[in-house]
Amino acid sequence: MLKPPVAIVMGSQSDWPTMRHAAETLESLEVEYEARVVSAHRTPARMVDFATNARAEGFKIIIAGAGGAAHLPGMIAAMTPLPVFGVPVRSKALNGLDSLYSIVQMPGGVPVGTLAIGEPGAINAALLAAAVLALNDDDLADRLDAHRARQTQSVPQFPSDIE
Ligand SMILES: Nc1c(C(=O)O)ncn1[C@@H]1O[C@H](COP(=O)(O)O)[C@@H](O)[C@H]1O
Repeated sequence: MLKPPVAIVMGSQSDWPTMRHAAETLESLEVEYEARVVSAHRTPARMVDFATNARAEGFKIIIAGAGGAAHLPGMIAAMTPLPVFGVPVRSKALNGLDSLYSIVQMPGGVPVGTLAIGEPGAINAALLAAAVLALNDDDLADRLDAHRARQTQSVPQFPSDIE
């Protein structure tokens, strides 16, 4: 059985409130995914197993979220040819700046596509993953267009005092 096209991995269960926004965005676009907790620090063998087998298992894109010393996306990128999108999870001590810098500053040669800190980054990682998959899937491209159109429709022309 081939895996779904998108893997969402995160360093800790505590990242799920952020990363579930990626999951929900994929669901809204009818893109299948599998979510897993994998940590470079706490479960290194699980991470190696996941990253080295991800392509053979059928995954096409990996979304990796982590906070603090966020080595997970980069370490996974080092062990797979699949595109990796990194989501810096907001940390308590440094508000996610540590996560962002850890993920974005990869050495040349091993890319991680780094998104914004927190929920917007998780949503955009999913939209980016869907856009890549849509290159070979016209129905998904249509669903992405519809998503954009709904978003545009939902923006009011004028501000309102009603919250
Ligand atoms: N950055 C990493 C990695 C990793 O990069 O492998 N593993 C866990 N973590 C992060 O530690 C933070 C605190 O985790 P806990 O809440 O479990 O203490 C989480 O944001 C997680 O992503």
